[in-house]
Amino acid sequence: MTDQERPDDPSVVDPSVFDPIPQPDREARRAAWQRQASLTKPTGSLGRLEELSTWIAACQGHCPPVPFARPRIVIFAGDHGIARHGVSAYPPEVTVQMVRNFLDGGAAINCLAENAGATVRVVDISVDGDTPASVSAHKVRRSSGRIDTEDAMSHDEAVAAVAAGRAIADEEIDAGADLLIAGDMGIGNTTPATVLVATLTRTEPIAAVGRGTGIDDNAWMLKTAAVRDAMRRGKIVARDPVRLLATSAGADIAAMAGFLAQASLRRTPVILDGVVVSSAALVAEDLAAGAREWWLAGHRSTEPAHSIALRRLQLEPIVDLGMRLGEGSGAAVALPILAAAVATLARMATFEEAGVSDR
Ligand SMILES: Cc1cc2ncn([C@H]3O[C@H](COP(=O)(O)O)[C@@H](O)[C@H]3O)c2cc1C
Ligand SMILES: O=C(O)c1cccnc1
Repeated sequence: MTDQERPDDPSVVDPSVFDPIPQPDREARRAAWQRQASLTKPTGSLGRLEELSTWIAACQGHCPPVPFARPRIVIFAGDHGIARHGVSAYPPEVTVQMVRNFLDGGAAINCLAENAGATVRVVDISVDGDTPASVSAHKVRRSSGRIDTEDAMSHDEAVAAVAAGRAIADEEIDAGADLLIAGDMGIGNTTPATVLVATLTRTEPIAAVGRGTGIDDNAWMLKTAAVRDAMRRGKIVARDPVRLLATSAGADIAAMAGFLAQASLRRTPVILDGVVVSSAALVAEDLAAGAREWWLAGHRSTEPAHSIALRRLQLEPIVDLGMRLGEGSGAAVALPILAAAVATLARMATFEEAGVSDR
């Protein structure tokens, strides 16, 4: 919706406009650092776990923090027109087939979620095929346009996709989710993700384009040309996050952006995954300034655009395992580490309680 088209009626709310994002609780963070210093260990000896634990205390608004009761992973599935043009090592049919695999519990994310004590939900936002009604309630369209020559979707569809992501975050938080992870599934989706990151950080395509599912040199050249052409279309609208989503993203990535910003609005911490989720995060920060304070980088994927996005978001990944999968897998691997950080701050004895001599 442009300003001219927007009805004057103030009761008509634009779902792509966010109220100011609250910040994590500074008092709880201060109390958490103080408590960390009183626990039975040399000061600073838990390294980064100490900082992670204080961040969770700040997000929860109290110290000590409570262990996660319902960590939830939501996989946003969608196809991309560009996938039919040589940019991926796998055929587009894999997207809908993997949705079935998620539902059957056979994907990497199912195993990693179980290992981390999290549950998985898959949502079909823009899969180019039919999926069960249980996952298609928020479907915006079938596939998204090939972004090197046409828009990914209309402006109205981009607004609807952001609204869908917000509604999904609300559903999960209302059902008790106290930590959220967004995951992606969609053959070709590292191409729009790279376009978004390179456009918003003014990076040359050759410095941003990666191997995705494992493409060869020839496919890398096709992908880089597609990213270059898509960036020519996207840079014109880069200052307007919803127009950028409509031009250069895809309905799945737009929904992820809405989901991430809404989690922040609802004071719910998020672990970001790889390049696709992080590209949505860059746009979400433009939609809702300050949203990034509620996000943690779970891992560093091998995609160059992922490191570029994390630098822009000023987020330091928890693990770096050479992963390049998506699905929320890198975030799911980081979750037990975050839970470990919470456990120490929540359960360790203080020097006083344990009768141990402080220095
Ligand atoms: C079997 C399979 C499972 C996946 N799970 C995540 N992806 C990941 O790889 C794809 C992105 O890479 P590209 O842009 O090179 O196509 C997306 O589907 C992403 O979710 C998968 C890819 C495949 C083949
Ligand atoms: O970084 C990611 O999320 C990623 C990398 C390759 C393929 N799919 C996703």
